[in-house]
Amino acid sequence: MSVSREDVLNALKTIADPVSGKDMVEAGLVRALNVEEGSARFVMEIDPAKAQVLEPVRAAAEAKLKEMGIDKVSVAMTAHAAAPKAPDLKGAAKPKPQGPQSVPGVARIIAVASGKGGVGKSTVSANLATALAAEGRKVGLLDADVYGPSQPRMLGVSGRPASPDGKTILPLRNHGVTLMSLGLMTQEDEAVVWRGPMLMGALQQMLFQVQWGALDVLIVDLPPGTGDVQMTLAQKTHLNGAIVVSTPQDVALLDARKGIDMFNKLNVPIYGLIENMSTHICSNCGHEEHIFGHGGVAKEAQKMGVPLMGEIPLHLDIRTAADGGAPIVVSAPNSPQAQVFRDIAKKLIADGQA
Ligand SMILES: Nc1ncnc2c1ncn2[C@@H]1O[C@H](COP(=O)(O)OP(=O)(O)OP(=O)(O)O)[C@@H](O)[C@H]1O
Repeated sequence: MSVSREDVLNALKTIADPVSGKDMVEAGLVRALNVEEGSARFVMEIDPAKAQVLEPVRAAAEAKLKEMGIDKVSVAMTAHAAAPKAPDLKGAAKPKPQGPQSVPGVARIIAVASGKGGVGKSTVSANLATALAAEGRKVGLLDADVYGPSQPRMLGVSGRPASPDGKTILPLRNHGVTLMSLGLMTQEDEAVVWRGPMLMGALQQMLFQVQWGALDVLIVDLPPGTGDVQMTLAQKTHLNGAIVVSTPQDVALLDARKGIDMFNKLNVPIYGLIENMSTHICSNCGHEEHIFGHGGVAKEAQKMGVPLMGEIPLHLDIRTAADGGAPIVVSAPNSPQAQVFRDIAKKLIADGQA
């Protein structure tokens, strides 16, 4: 039996917050909730002075969700907005106005989203970013996938970004792409994320305190799903458009639809859908087969009236290139696999979207 986001919220509402006397959801302790098949994760935003009092709440929430049959439960506690700032950004955070703001120097922001994890959103983001850079665009990539930042590995970047003035962060650069990722502030094998500063505050710092320089386009690799991170980003900054990645499977498509609904509600234009792992091409013999079905995304795109931007094959070289730190667009730019990404990038530029 699959457990929905609402089931999880209802279960969490049975747990009291001893500080406010409200239930933990009403008390605003549950942030960035993400519920997927067999897993639930969220961040508890707390005043660090209350950490001891709230630890039993965290433990009770974890136990409750496990009782419901959710195998993987992860609840991370982070410091409240009013808490001391991130150690490497001391003195940096100034109160920000509430409405959406543009990021200085950044002409356009495109979000790459997926309803479901593991469909290849990060692979698509890395390849699109490098393909746009190859076309001469000034490109930034913000890895906002707080649950599993993978862009540093995919773009072959490591080391912690410097903050010479203690206020702004210098991003890193490789393959013509300026990169900032939560993964660069944590160890690659660290389990959850960001301990310390408030998660949403951290994302805002990534947007507004990173010295992006002049960019034609900033690609934001979002976490999977339709959680608070997506909402926060859409509300805090001007997202020019969103690209939704899906595999052709029904379950992935169902979730992609939810993602599209969310962007519609947030008034973010959908640039299109990308079908990933569309066709498997055997790296030995070139034989093609449709492991996850075929054409599902095209049909869905038509139904929803959004463009199908491309169909990316499931090919070993795409994975090994990404794992090796040079996306296929960089490591084999003339391969047919790279060509699909390059065509999407060219179309985005031709349409004035990137
Ligand atoms: N078209 C493809 N062909 C071969 N392998 C692929 C393809 N797309 C993605 N992969 C591989 O599938 C795995 C998952 O991809 P990726 O990390 O991009 O997904 P994701 O949607 O960003 O996942 P999550 O959001 O859960 O981090 C990676 O190992 C990646 O190399």
